[in-house]
Amino acid sequence: MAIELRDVSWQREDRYILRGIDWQVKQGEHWCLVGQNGSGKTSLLNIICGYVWPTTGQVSVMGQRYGTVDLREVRKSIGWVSSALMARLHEHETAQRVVLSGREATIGLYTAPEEEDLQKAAELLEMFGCASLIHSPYRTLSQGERQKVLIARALMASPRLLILDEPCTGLDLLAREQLLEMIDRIARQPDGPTLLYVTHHIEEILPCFTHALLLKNGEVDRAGRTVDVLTEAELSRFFGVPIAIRQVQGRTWVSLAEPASAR
Ligand SMILES: Nc1ncnc2c1ncn2[C@@H]1O[C@H](COP(=O)(O)OP(=O)(O)OP(=O)(O)O)[C@@H](O)[C@H]1O
Repeated sequence: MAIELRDVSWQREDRYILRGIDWQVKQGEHWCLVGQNGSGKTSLLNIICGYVWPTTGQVSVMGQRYGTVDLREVRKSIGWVSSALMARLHEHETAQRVVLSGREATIGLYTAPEEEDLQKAAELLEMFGCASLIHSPYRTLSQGERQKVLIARALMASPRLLILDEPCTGLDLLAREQLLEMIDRIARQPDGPTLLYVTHHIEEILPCFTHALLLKNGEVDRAGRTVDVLTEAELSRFFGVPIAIRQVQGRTWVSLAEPASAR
């Protein structure tokens, strides 16, 4: 099992930020996590990565039960790409050094890279179509290029679980579609990581995402196979407005079934 949460709750003062979360992600599945602002997605990711300890419940990642294992070791098997990470990186570092720093998941590079690391970093940048940027300072990269470099950085450590937290934020249409193509390639690698894709935008959910979890007010609203979850009935119930969907190339495009002003 890649992720196993049993009755996980997280309480701050009088308020439950997360409540009664039961969730199992099997190896070979790829999940998307959808929830509105403040629904608890980041809190859930913090619990999965062991940065926040739940008030109640059990957490296991890659079969390792939290509380019985060294979290630093478990975290080596998890890659987490987020805007918070992007903000922490040293902007003067080159794309190559940012990717290389993923091996030890450090901010900055503190040991001389081995030849095989240099080769792997070059291969990853090549895979993401960023080979020509290898010596470019991170600060000069476009938002789309930065996201690709960050995903390459996460892959440097060969994670078993890769969390992509709203990776398409700030990307134009073409840059978004290019990034999604890359994510699709990662998902299709036979020995690649289990993916957990967090988004507000249903149309970003690629056919490779086999399962979906809808999070609402800190609780699992619905979790299951993507085809069963991303339906008009489920999404209308989830968003609390009538939703119309359209399937294009295996992706679900969502719009309001009636104008917002009509409500
Ligand atoms: N350390 C904390 N102490 C108290 N409340 C918190 C803490 N962290 C998060 N919250 C609250 O928990 C709720 C869920 O926050 P969280 O960041 O997990 O939501 P989210 O789904 O990731 O939102 P967004 O999509 O806007 O990033 C919010 O109301 C937030 O204010």
